[in-house]
Amino acid sequence: MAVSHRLFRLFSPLTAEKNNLSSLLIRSLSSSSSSSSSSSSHGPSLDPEIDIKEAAAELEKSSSPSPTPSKGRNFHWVFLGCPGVGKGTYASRLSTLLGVPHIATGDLVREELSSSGLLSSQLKELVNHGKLVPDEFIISLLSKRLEAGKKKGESGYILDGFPRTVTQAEILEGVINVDLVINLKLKEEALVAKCLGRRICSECGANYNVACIDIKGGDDDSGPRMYMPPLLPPPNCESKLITRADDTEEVVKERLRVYHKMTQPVEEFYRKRGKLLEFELPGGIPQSWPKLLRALHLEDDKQSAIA
Ligand SMILES: Nc1ncnc2c1ncn2[C@@H]1O[C@H](COP(=O)(O)OP(=O)(O)O)[C@@H](O)[C@H]1O
Repeated sequence: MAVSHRLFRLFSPLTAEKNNLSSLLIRSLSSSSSSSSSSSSHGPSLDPEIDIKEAAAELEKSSSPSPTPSKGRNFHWVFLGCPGVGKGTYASRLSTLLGVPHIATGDLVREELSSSGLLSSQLKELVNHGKLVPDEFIISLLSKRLEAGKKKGESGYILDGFPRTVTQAEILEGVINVDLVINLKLKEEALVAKCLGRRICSECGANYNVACIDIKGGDDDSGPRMYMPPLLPPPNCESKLITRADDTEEVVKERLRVYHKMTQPVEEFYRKRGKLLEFELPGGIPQSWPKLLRALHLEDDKQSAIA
């Protein structure tokens, strides 16, 4: 079956009921701790009618080499890290630097949510409560994005927000050789403040942060201070700022809890395979970016291109 047809079958609100996807989503949402309460390693509950093998086969197909020449180098990098750590910021900078696309599954989910229909309203419930969406769903969304990129000649990519469960990591490992996994780390109090301070321009989509983070080093103040100044919008974006519906304190705390339960094991998955690069962010972009480039052995001259 053509990928587009298969995706239509998976996503169309009209067929959602037939596929029992609605009940799958409702089950995931209504279980008290959603995905994190699952005793299975498969993340959010699985529906027998939406075969994860089918989603994995789709991912494999979309990960095969592009028929048109690659525009960038063939990097297959992954960014891991808690909500608010800055995966999007650094993945996007590296994407510009290396000439490979930055693919953020959170953005793919939000695009899907912006469409109307039963399925999107049920997905919205999951996302707005800080839960993960089902593995099959996210894999199919990613396949669709990779397939579109393949047609444009993309080959490598920097993934941000995927994989988020061990099942997703296993499936990805089965179809592509991930070269490097960058695990970004930041103190938990900074993570919550950064999520709450996040603002997006509803017109141009640029990301800003109004939080000013200043954390003293330890109880006796002897450790290194962590200072992250706000990233304020220019005057033309100021009146158009919006906040993500899942960036409330309650939901951010739930997202952190889900991260520790479901995504932290993914760190171990890659650590065991020798692919994990741990990177503790020392502060804001001016301090962290050059350090990250050094950790990645990327030349200094490239840094000036987007400093
Ligand atoms: N790989 C994934 N698996 C399951 N759900 C995902 C995945 N990626 C994104 N999502 C959904 O989209 C939401 C937003 O993702 P993202 O923008 O990456 O948020 P965060 O700031 O928490 O890292 C997640 O809370 C989750 O509901």
